[in-house]
Amino acid sequence: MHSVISVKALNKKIVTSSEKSQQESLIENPIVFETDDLNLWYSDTQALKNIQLPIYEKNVTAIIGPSGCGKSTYLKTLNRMVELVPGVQTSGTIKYRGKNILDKSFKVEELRTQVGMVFQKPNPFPKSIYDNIAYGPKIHGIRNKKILDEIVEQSLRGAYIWDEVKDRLKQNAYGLSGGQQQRLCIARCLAIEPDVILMDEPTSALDPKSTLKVEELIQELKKEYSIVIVTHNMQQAARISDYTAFMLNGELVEFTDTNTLFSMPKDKRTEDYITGRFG
Ligand SMILES: Nc1ncnc2c1ncn2[C@@H]1O[C@H](COP(=O)(O)OP(=O)(O)OP(=O)(O)O)[C@@H](O)[C@H]1O
Repeated sequence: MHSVISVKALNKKIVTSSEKSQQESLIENPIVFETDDLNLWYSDTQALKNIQLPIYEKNVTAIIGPSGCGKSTYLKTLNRMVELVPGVQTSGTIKYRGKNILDKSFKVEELRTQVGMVFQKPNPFPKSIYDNIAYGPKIHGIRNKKILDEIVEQSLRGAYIWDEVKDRLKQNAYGLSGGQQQRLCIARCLAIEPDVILMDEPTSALDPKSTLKVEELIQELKKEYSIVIVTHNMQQAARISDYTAFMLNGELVEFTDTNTLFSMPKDKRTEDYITGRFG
């Protein structure tokens, strides 16, 4: 369900967000992902149509739009996870740091070490809190206990959950609350030192308090990482993102800085959506 919010309410949110940080981050950051003329089909269903979209470094880019418009599909093309679905076909290019990730020669393993993902429902492994974080680094060949200890602590600190779990690292991650599990999953993502973090509705399963914590965390993380977040929640997009892309029926209708998109949308369809006239 989309919340119906007035432009006035949205404007209020935007004005209260930090204009300073908006200005700082919106100036000429390098492009991390550049998507050009991207089309994607699930067998006969075309889910993405001629998508052209830059993702800027150390910014938060929100993808919004009604259910089924292709938000998650777009996100999953950025780490090529979408290929796990049988019958998927793509055309066009997605350049990551200048290299086309859709090229057959591009190593998907390399991409996955640079691009981490956080899902809608927290999905910790059925392991201890420690092992959840150490898992990725171990796969990448780190065996030294002292180094692993450091990575675990730094990652948990980075996701603002260290103080809550430092005395129970050997306990099963399933014993954490939903909000803690989601921050643990973010910490797990940080442990592989990614360049980009993709988030697919990361707060939709969380209560308001945990949502706030994750939103604050995202604001901190963007100092080090480039973040792309799919969200159904327009207030959230307005609060935490620097850029917003509005999608509809597989098309990118509008992409601009978040302030402009919510206060002066160019396209009538964007205006109708953000004012709650449809979706
Ligand atoms: N695995 C799949 N197989 C076939 N079609 C799919 C698959 N996943 C998504 N689709 C279709 O692709 C289109 C885009 O779906 P997608 O999940 O990307 O939308 P979304 O905007 O993320 O939706 P929601 O907000 O409901 O999560 C929809 O028509 C959907 O039915």
